[in-house]
Amino acid sequence: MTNIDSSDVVVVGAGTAGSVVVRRLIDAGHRVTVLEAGPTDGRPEIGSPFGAGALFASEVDWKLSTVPQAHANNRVLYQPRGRSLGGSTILNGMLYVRGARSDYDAWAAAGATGWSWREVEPYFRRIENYDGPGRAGRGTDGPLRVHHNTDPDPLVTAFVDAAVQAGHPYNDDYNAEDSRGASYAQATLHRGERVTAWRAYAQPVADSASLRVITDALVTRIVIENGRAVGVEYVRDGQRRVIRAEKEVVLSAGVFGTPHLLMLSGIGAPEHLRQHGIEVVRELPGVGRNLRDHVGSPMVWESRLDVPAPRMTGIEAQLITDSADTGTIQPDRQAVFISFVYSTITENLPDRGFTALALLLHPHSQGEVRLRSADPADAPLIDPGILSDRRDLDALVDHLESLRDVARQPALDTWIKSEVYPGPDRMSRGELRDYVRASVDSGQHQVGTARIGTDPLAVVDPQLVVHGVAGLRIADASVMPVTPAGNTAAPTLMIGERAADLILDNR
Ligand SMILES: Cc1cc2nc3c(=O)[nH]c(=O)nc-3n(C[C@H](O)[C@H](O)[C@H](O)COP(=O)(O)OP(=O)(O)OC[C@H]3O[C@@H](n4cnc5c(N)ncnc54)[C@H](O)[C@@H]3O)c2cc1C
Repeated sequence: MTNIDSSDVVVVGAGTAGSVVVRRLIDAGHRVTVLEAGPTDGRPEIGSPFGAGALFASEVDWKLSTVPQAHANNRVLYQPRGRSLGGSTILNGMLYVRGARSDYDAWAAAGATGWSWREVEPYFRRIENYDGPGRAGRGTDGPLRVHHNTDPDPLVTAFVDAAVQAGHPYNDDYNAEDSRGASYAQATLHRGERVTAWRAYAQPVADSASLRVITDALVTRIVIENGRAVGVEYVRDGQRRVIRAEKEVVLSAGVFGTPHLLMLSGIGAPEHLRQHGIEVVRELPGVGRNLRDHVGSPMVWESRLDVPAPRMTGIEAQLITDSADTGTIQPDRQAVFISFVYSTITENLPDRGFTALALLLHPHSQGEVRLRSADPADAPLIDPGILSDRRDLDALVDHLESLRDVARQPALDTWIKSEVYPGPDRMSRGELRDYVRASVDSGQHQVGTARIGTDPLAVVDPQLVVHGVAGLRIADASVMPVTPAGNTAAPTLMIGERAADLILDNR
């Protein structure tokens, strides 16, 4: 082992939350080292809102997949994850959604003290540099550009109008008071360019003498001495090295990377660790469990008219609604309007078409992340247990039926030539269930594998410190107790902001 050196704080992962932590700690005068497994963010596609497709399965994607999903026709689902400066914000859909206040109040009620809406809302404002209407309560001078679709094209307008004709309210700012209703999109987009977390937060301080950025560095283990995290071990250029953290280690390796590293470091369910010959350092049976995600199936229509070129990212509008399920936090449905054809089933797709992706925001199903082996280079096993709770199958069918109702409205008459998926031969609930099993996919909003709480299955306490391991904090999507009612980048950035405050003892 070579090159033992040190920093005040070592951050593992230069992704969404990691970028925020880096920036705030540098601003506060700390010496920070950030270790990123992937390369620098030089690929030109990263700057383009339409570049994600070219990045999937490339060297800046972790190229992960689930195990076969028994309730989705045994399909293996692809799980792209960013592997470069910016993490998953280099290839995500860029839709900016804070989530509903009811989500955070439920987190707090379940043991995440300090994470109620009233307490997290100021952090969302701190993130934002928002340019749209409805500015009350919105941040306008934060590091992250958030662009509102103020110039929607006629097709997108028709979708929003049809939703209103179907009885849903129009909402000019779903990130203000209440997220429900039909709205034009808000995206992390500035002058037509993708805004990544790294570029918004860390890039402006990249030249600071206090910051060391080490790319192409795969962290393999957290070094723990006498119950305290004192550094991390990583591999770079084939060499194993150690860096020490004088103050603390912050894990921001994401919903798969973080539980993977905890387990490789001997933190997890003892039986599972022993199976792989890993010495138990701290028994925490919740590590890797509680994997939650949004799940969705697309509605695809053939268009009568040419579809206008996207003015945002292709995701141009959304509809957030309540379902009749009394067992979930409301709102619990999102329909994302995409102005091109986006479908998991790829046969018979129209040349001209558009999509509404029906997503469940609080599915009942949950899964887990486990070790495949004790080799850090081996990807973990990912089993989201998609549709394993039958209520989710029925909820997606209900959701598709409600979108059919939107599609029947006069505002979309001039646009819809035919429904391609689920399609006219799938009208009964049984046929729609079959369609959901064949088409359902991850919403790519995985959370929860190192969740906040004080119960025996919680992994971090409300200050984000790993239970029983001093000096080790987690800041990324894995700490969310359950999925929020919206896409997960904004809540993850909020976690990064709050984590930095906790480290700096500002709270
Ligand atoms: C295809 C896709 C589309 C999405 N669309 C949207 C959307 O439209 N809107 C939205 O809000 N959210 C969206 N999301 C979700 C959102 O982007 C993520 O929830 C969020 O970015 C997760 O942030 P994170 O900090 O937890 O992890 P990440 O941003 O993934 O960061 C983790 C970082 O850690 C690094 N890392 C991991 N393991 C190691 C290791 N062992 N050593 C060193 N480094 C390591 C990774 O390379 C990565 O840089 C999407 C996600 C995907 C994948």
